Amino acid sequence: MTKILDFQNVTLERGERTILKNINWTTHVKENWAILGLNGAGKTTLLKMIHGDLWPTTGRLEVLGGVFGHTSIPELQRKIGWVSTALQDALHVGDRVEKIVLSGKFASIGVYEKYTQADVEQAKQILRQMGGAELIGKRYQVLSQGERQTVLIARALMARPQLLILDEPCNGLDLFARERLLQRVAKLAEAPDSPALLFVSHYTEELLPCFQNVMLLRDGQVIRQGKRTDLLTEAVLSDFYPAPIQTAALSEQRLAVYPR
Ligand SMILES: Nc1ncnc2c1ncn2[C@@H]1O[C@H](COP(=O)(O)OP(=O)(O)OP(=O)(O)O)[C@@H](O)[C@H]1O
Repeated sequence: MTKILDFQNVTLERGERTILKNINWTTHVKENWAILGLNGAGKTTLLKMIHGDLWPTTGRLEVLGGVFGHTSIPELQRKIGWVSTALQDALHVGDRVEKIVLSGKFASIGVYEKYTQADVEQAKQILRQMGGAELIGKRYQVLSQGERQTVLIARALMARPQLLILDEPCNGLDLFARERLLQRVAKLAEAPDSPALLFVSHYTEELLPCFQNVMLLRDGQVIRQGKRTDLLTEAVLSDFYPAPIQTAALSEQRLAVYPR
């Protein structure tokens, strides 16, 4: 099966600190992964590495068939969609929603390049597919946080990425907005042309069944990786977290974890 990511003994050092330690991790087309980790586990650093913003200090990293050191990073970045709340600060928030989505085609913040009516229609179509039809025509700055996240996912999809990174997309969402967003993600995952999804979170209950594979990251190290059914258990998570926990089974094979 075609590989999406291939980390072989990847380490990242900054000064005296080793931020990521001996990461060995391979993902393939049609696999959706979730990375679970507490604050400071190294999740963002790992994502920045996948996106070519940081390079391994040692080890070999291959992303979408390109080996770091032998591949064009700008070309690689065009194949990766990245949704994070940090991106919101950089957007032209006065733009209408469809223009924000359209900017994803050019991997730019605003739209500076020539676009066609077909591009605009495509942007609207993606918004509709993401359940955001009612957002068309609105200015981004008036949207709620949940609506903004939907727009950012649509924006990332505009470039038809092979890999879509969802970096803590539920941050700042209330209970119901979070469920709406997660259901949109689940629908996206079901689409035959969906990119491989990589979902990063602090919370087990956000890990939908469409994330068949899970990585548990702690202190820059992969503690466990594998099938969600094997890893999202009280026994495994009790070993993973640094303090006692209790779990509660939710619907759709989801699991909530609380400190004991
Ligand atoms: N450039 C850097 N120099 C030194 N330390 C760094 C650097 N970048 C990150 N770190 C440290 O590496 C660790 C991992 O950071 P990272 O932001 O990747 O964690 P995270 O899992 O994304 O955390 P959070 O969930 O809080 O966003 C942290 O302790 C952070 O302080």
